[in-house]
Amino acid sequence: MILVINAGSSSIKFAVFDAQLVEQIDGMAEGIGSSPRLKIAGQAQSAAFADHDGALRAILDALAEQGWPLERFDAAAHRVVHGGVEISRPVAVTPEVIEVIEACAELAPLHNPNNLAGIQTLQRLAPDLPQFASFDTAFHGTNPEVAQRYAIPEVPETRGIRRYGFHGQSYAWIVRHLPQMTDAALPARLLAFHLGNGASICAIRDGVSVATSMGYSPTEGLTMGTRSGTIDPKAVIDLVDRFGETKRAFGFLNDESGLKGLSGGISDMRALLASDAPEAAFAVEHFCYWARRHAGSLIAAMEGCDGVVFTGGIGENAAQVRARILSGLTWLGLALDHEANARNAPRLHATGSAVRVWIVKAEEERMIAADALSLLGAAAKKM
Ligand SMILES: Nc1ncnc2c1ncn2[C@@H]1O[C@H](COP(=O)(O)OP(=O)(O)O)[C@@H](O)[C@H]1O
Ligand SMILES: CC(=O)OP(=O)(O)O
Ligand SMILES: [Mg+2]
Repeated sequence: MILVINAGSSSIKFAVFDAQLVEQIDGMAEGIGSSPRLKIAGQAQSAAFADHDGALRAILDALAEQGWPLERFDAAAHRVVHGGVEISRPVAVTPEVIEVIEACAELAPLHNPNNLAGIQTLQRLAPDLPQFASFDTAFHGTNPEVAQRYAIPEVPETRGIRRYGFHGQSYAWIVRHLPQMTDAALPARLLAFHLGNGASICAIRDGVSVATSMGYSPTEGLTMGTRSGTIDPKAVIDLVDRFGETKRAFGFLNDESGLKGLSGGISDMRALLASDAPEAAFAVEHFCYWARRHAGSLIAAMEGCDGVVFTGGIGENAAQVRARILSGLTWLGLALDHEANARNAPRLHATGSAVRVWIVKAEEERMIAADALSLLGAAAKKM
């Protein structure tokens, strides 16, 4: 039995899988830092946690209560967002791996520290439990050099400064699952929107990532819950000067910006859609407009588009956001079935649409469990 921990910026999702990848139980702690909620096996639980560490403890307690104490697990597998140039393939957690995750923490301050805290909490509570890590960046290793490089010289100062891309487990799951779900071949040029608290888009050509909107860090690209997305480098440098400290300026771009910064404090899309404040409406408009603009860039990178997928908390649930993004992409010959969209049906395209459109429920946890199982299998073969 494998316990999977997926610490996102505002949530911790968890799931238990057996060796055949059959899910045994799952749930999530969400609204970390805003309005904490805990769900396990489809049931809401009362929960009070202020941060990721508290959320993980609440999850472990809830699992134990449901008959899943830590002793039942053969391994734990974690999502880790950034492994830099050093690590992108799935690995067994060792002291060296922990060092790399720590070293990359300043690049992904909303993720790596929480990913690491999850690993270390389990190390403390269950020192003998084997642990594995899967990195968000792995899926984008297929991007051509021209997509990975920023136009800066190769000098010692620029070591490791390149575009990595994130949300890789989510995109890998779409590639694996969409053909089964639709009983058809994967669209040759697939545009995948992962829209959650963090948000990115990926151009997937013949099943592999060829371009993605996130870059050196998960701050680049789309307008996000609390992240600015792409911003002129001179503006970044001026912010560092004005805040007087790099960390504060980067914190401002990561924690105070995006939907939260535009709306005057609300990062949660559900809350924004429910609000009638003009600032909230503008924040949603900004999100949809920039998602569409970045989509245009990715469509150009893969020379067209045959299919679109939405995933992530917003992508799966916010019909209005999907409709607004797609209303700017009708020039592709894409026609939305508005009624299907309103009820979050998996198939969203109207009959006759030149582009097929689907919702795929994000299952990063299943991909992380699959990685851990193959590493465990490899270890067993060696013995
Ligand atoms: N029913 C809904 N309608 C609109 N937005 C939703 C809905 N459910 C979840 N969301 C939004 O999804 C986002 C969280 O997505 P999620 O993928 O869980 O985040 P994370 O990046 O932390 O993994 C939040 O903005 C939340 O408001
Ligand atoms: C990489 C990233 O932004 O992840 P999340 O959407 O889970 O915050
Ligand atoms: Mg997520």
